[in-house]
Amino acid sequence: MDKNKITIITRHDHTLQSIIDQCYELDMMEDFNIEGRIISQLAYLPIAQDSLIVTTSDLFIPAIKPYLAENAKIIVAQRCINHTNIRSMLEIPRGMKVLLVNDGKERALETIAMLKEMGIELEFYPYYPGETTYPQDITIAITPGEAKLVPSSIPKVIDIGSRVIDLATWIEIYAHFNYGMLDLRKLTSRFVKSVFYITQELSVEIQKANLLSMQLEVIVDRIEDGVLAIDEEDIIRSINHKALDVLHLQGRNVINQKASACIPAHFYQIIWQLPYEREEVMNWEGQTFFFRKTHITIEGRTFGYLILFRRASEINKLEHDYRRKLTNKGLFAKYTFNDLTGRSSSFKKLTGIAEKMAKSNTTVLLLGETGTGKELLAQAIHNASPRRWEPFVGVNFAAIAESLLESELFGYEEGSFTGAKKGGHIGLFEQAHKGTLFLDEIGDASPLIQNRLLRVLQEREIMKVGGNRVIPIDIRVIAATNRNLEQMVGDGLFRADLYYRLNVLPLYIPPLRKRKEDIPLLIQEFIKRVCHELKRPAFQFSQGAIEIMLQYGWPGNIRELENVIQYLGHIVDDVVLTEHLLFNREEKYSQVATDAYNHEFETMYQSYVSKGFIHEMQGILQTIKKANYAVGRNYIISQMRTQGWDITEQQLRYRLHLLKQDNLLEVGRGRQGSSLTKKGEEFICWMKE
Ligand SMILES: Nc1ncnc2c1ncn2[C@@H]1O[C@H](COP(=O)(O)OP(=O)(O)OP(=O)(O)O)[C@@H](O)[C@H]1O
Repeated sequence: MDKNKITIITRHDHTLQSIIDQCYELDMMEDFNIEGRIISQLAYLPIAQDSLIVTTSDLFIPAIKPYLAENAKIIVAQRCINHTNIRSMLEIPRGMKVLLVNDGKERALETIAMLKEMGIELEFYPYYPGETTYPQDITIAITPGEAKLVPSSIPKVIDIGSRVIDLATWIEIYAHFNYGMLDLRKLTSRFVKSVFYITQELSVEIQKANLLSMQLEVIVDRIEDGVLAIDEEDIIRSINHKALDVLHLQGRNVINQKASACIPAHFYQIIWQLPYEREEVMNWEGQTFFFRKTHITIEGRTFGYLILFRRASEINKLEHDYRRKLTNKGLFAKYTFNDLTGRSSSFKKLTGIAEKMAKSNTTVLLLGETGTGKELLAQAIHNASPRRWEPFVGVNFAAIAESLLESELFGYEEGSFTGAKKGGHIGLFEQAHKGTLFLDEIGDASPLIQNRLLRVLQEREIMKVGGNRVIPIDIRVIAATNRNLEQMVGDGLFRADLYYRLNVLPLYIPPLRKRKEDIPLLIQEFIKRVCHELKRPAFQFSQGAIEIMLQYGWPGNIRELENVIQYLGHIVDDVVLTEHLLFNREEKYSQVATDAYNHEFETMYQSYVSKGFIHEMQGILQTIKKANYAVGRNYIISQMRTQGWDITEQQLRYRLHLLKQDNLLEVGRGRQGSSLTKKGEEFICWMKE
């Protein structure tokens, strides 16, 4: 049987194309013989006599009438948006401003009305030829097949295609041909299928979105900061565990709730007032928090704001832990040449040479009395060298027990001795790989360690304790000592071959008494530091006091000068007078001094406690006090043994080093032994109290 004929007549080609596409999508070709014409084709493409005419506007009827049979039936189609094209529109965030572009004002408004009817919740602005104004922040245009009319400044264009024939018109067409109920059911089910197809697609999208949102939730929860996202309608969109904890909120049921109703009022007030894109410090429930507020922007449009916050104590702890790790490992060089104070010609000459040495890769040997700044200079050299981004590892040969030194320096393999850590241990040499190794107090290295060091410096490779693998290492060595190495070589106490390996670029740092010009500058520098530390106003030296400072011999060099200024920072109001300078006085250290030292003594005491040898320190100080004159190490060891303290020479050497560093002991002339300083005596009294 011949199928019923339909001729679809439109003005534009693209409209016709969309409707024909729709006919194929709905399988209309099964029921009808459909052909299409645009008005301009009618003159030369005749229409079959018995064809039903379907046109898209009654305005076209006068133009098409002359080409139709007398009794031809015309249906003016009602049109709707093609469902299959709306997906891309659904991806636009709700409420966003968009330009609706069509070829005339009515048609633009009509399309807007249709889209709204379909539930598309966007802020539409009609645009058509003749209309030139629209909000400049619009970035998306939607058009039913009129992409060519979209202003070129709009970056994103969504073409939803020309409108197609709606269901009511199709029913009218079926009725015209007297199709039965069965066919109508078929028709509606085809329509439903097309909608169902989008629903299916959307449901896959929704599943994907749900999965993504769950993944995001997990990620946001892993963030250590409190995270809170609030949209422009004050609705909480995201909140992580940390934020829930801080705000004492239960579960995630606050999501999608009004922020002002769920969040404690004071906290809400804080975040409301926060400036955008700036770190702010605020108090909440007696604790200090760091806050950051940021806009949430999608495609140029702001959808709300994000708050990140964290307790200041946690940040401080992180920083503290980080620094402690670096410092513990000794991997970090803090000082540069800019941190070295001095203007004397000898100092300038010294730093000039050191800067040149920094550029090379050769071993440097720093020689100089205690406290002259050898370690500072070693760090500055490292930081001015090509290795500055690599580790700076310091090892103090007076500080590490000999029994541990070898494993500390070279590391050990797992199971190499009882008590060895699982996984073994990486030694300081290996940690310094690519960087600088600072061998401090090298004159205190035992003969065994001297042997091992020599081998490493010759071979540039190490073998771990208990290991059989050779590990190549690339390090630059800077060694330092306050001992006379040359004489030690002569006395057979230091290996000559090691000495020559280390003594490639020797650098002698003169004692402070030989560069007095630096004293005023150093005084100024240390006053600045101590006043900053104690948060107190600056102070000055009287003429008399400065003269004494210049005359004094400074056996402890810059460290001693620094300690004197520290002390003065505690006891002087604004001018240092001669009587304040304890090394200039007979009676020394008054009660005032004790008060001033309280804080410092407490710190020292705690540091000895934490090292686990406060009682030994007390024993050493008491032994020296009892002797009442400068005593040598052997004397101290023997005296302590009679009191039940079993202490090795190495241990004693390290403890004496600390006591000297803290200015509790001083080394007698000619290095015959150690005696108590007045500060040391004060410390003993302080401990008794
Ligand atoms: N040129 C300088 N400018 C400022 N401060 C300095 C200078 N030289 C040394 N200091 C300070 O003096 C103190 C001692 O310095 P450092 O520890 O480097 O000396 P050292 O020679 O290595 O001592 P030791 O031989 O006892 O280990 C440090 O607090 C350091 O900051």
